[in-house]
Amino acid sequence: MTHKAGFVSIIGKPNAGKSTLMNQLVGEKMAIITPKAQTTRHRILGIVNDENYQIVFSDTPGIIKPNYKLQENMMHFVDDALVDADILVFVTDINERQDEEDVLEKLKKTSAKVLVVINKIDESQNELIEEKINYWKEKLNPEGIVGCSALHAYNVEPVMSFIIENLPVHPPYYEKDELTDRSERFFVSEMIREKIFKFYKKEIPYSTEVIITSFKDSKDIIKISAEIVVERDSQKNIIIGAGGVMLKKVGTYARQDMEEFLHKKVFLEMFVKVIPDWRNRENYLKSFGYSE
Ligand SMILES: Nc1nc2c(ncn2[C@@H]2O[C@H](COP(=O)(O)OP(=O)(O)OP(=O)(O)O)[C@@H](O)[C@H]2O)c(=O)[nH]1
Repeated sequence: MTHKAGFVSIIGKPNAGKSTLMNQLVGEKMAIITPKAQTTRHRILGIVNDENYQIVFSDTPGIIKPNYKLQENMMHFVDDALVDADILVFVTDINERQDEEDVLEKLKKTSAKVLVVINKIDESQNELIEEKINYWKEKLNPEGIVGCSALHAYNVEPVMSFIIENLPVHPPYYEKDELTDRSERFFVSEMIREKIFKFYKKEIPYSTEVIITSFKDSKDIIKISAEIVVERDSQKNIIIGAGGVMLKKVGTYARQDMEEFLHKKVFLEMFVKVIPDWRNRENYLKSFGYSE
């Protein structure tokens, strides 16, 4: 049988459920998921291997108008994902009220096959699903449309079937035992970042970056040191919390995730560091992996 392989990019507005859908499709907790918008800052590759095909997924940051340099660079990742893609999965929240013109503009320029996924149908009535399907048919005339609930794994199979059907005939791009191009360090830093998104309010998560400064794997334990970078002293105090309670909470939950992911005992230490205005400083964005 001929082998199929291709790049599939998942795009859409912040909070539409892109990461949730990708995790369902890839079957592993690759991208971190939180209820706040813009948690996904990088492109993440998740690879699904089968004897007859290889699907290389990219999850992308939600499409927005950039307000600061970090967001500008995040949008470059989106553009890269569009250029590479054989198939674009455009995820839209069934209850989305914002206009999605910026997404549409990007979609109109692509030569990839487009699948529109109307997500979160668990929060909606059948009539609205019909209405939305007709709306997107008219607006985009995509190769496929599916309504699903990524969160409840409802009707996700048709998304997978569409992808497999539309993959180009191609030899595999990666070794068949590779699941991702991201390192363990990356996933570990995302686990800390996820907790920060969960436990802190307002601008704190958006002003924070997590850097793994050391990752030492020994026989019985992995020792991990991380730096939590914020923009101001006041944010540092909030991250640490009274008597260090908040930081301890982040550490406890992140460590539990790490131990589950790495199948080993983890010793985690974290330091909080202030780098004023890092999100607008090119050298920091570069060293944190947000630009070339
Ligand atoms: N009710 C419902 N909620 C969902 C569904 N899919 C995702 N969510 C929730 O929507 C929120 C956002 O999901 P994510 O997967 O992080 O969204 P995203 O599009 O990757 O967001 P960004 O990273 O900000 O671009 C989370 O709270 C999810 O649990 C769904 O099918 N139904």
